[in-house]
Amino acid sequence: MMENEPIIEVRQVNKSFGKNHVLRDFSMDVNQGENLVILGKSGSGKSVLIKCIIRLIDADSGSIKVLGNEINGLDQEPLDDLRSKIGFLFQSNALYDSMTVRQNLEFPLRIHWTKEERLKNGYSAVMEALTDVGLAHTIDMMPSELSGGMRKRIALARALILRPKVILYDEPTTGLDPVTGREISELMVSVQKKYNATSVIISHDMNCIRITSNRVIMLIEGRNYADDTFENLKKSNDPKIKEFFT
Ligand SMILES: Nc1ncnc2c1ncn2[C@@H]1O[C@H](COP(=O)(O)OP(=O)(O)OP(=O)(O)O)[C@@H](O)[C@H]1O
Repeated sequence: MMENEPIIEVRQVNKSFGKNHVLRDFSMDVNQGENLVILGKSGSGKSVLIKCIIRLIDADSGSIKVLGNEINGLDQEPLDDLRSKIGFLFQSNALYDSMTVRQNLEFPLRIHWTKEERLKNGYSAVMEALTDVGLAHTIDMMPSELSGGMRKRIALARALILRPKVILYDEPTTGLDPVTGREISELMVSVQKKYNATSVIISHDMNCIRITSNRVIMLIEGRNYADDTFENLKKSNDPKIKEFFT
């Protein structure tokens, strides 16, 4: 990867489902160390975009480079290797209810580490990730014993365990009360600082966006409609932008 090259480079991406043309020549750059928020209405294609970035779905055309790799056409092995450098925090959390917190956090290690590595460093990796989210004491608990906000933090710890260079957040504060949402947003900022990670955050929670974003891209009608700081977008007179801030 070249120095100063964007961590994620999306160029002219199109994606349709039948007649539903979701992404239209969508382009964006995500730079090292920034928290970029993608803001758009429900159904505008934010999740589709994130899924294209990790190739959970294939774009119809265009180019997507992640950490210097063109992901379209990448074989399974290099794709798996690339995915191990990306942490995901999806809306559903998807903690395994029948596993303890520790087993949930060990799950990515089972896929990406050897048995020897796990035996040697697994416990300290789990403890450090749990400490990062302030929940070291829950290590032997079951997800059902935790509140929604705690489960979200455990899911974040699991996303952090492989020390990802990139973290993708899909509506990280949805379903949380405002105070807990704020705590999660602040945690996202401290994680960014500690690991110098690069994040892409899908959100329509204005508090979360204000707290976490270094930059906001507005996804409107499938395009990168506006790209600016939260404060500047808030001052915009463009009706399509304004409606998000009123
Ligand atoms: N696998 C799929 N098959 C068919 N259509 C899909 C598929 N995934 C997404 N879509 C369609 O693509 C459009 C964008 O969906 P997407 O989930 O990206 O929206 P979003 O911006 O993330 O919305 P929300 O904020 O509600 O999560 C929607 O019209 C959706 O119905």
